[in-house]
Amino acid sequence: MSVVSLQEDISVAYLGPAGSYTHEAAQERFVGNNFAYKPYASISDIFDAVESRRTTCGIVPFENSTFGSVVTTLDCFIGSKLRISAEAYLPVHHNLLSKSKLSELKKVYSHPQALGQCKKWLATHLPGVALVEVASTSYAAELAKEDPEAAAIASLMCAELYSLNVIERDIEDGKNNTTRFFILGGSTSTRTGDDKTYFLFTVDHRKPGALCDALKVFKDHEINLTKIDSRPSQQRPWHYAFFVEFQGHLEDENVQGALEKLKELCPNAKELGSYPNQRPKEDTY
Ligand SMILES: O=C(O)C(=O)C[C@]1(C(=O)O)C=C[C@@H](O)C=C1
Repeated sequence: MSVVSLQEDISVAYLGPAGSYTHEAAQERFVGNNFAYKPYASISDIFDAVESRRTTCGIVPFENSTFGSVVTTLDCFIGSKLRISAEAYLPVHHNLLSKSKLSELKKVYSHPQALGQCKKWLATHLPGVALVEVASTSYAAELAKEDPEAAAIASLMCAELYSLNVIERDIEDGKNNTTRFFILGGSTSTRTGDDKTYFLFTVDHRKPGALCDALKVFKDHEINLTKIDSRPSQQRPWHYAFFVEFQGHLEDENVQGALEKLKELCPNAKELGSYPNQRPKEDTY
């Protein structure tokens, strides 16, 4: 199902350069000749490009089944007006790519999420080798191409694009390692009956039970939460923004009732969008 399939010449911003998992997720999600994939150097550049309408929509990583939330994406939502129109899941198999042999390596480049998802493998097979965090797995591959003492953790697509050898396949620690992405912009999703909604609010931490009161609103309206995160509010030190995902759509009556009540308790609360549930069926909530 395509979010914006009725339009032509749709541009999709992704985390570049070519060959990143975000690129792969964009190609799976937006199939056809009328989509142009546009690489951006960072997640915040993707938010900016969609917000300033330089692209129709963007795709950003949200969470990984092994290593957890992509905090850069959460932080970008705090100051943004963008809405989520869809989610997408991509099974992620990491590979060690290099021009050299395993025994010759002095450093491994990758995105912090990919390094985190391969932590045990790296500790077992490359102890003492420097782990260098860079902006994306595909940028890591670009660097490894130029550096004979280095490897990258990246996709098989990167091995081809950057002429690197596959030293070891499937080095991720978690079984069924999967990353979830959000599609930003494009048309908002209509209610399907199996939807999720993402929401952001802050509470006054000086009031005992403020978070508990906010969360009780969901219980009172029989709304099931599926994820909760907190991040520094970016407004005052030691104040936090809470991100809550729950089952239901912004058009549902109980969701509207709950959010009305929540906005009374937390005046700066905001909706980040509703989208059809795409979680693979074999997983349960
Ligand atoms: O660096 C990439 O290839 C990305 O698309 C980013 C990203 C992430 O931020 O989680 C996407 C999927 C994988 O979990 C590892 C890295």
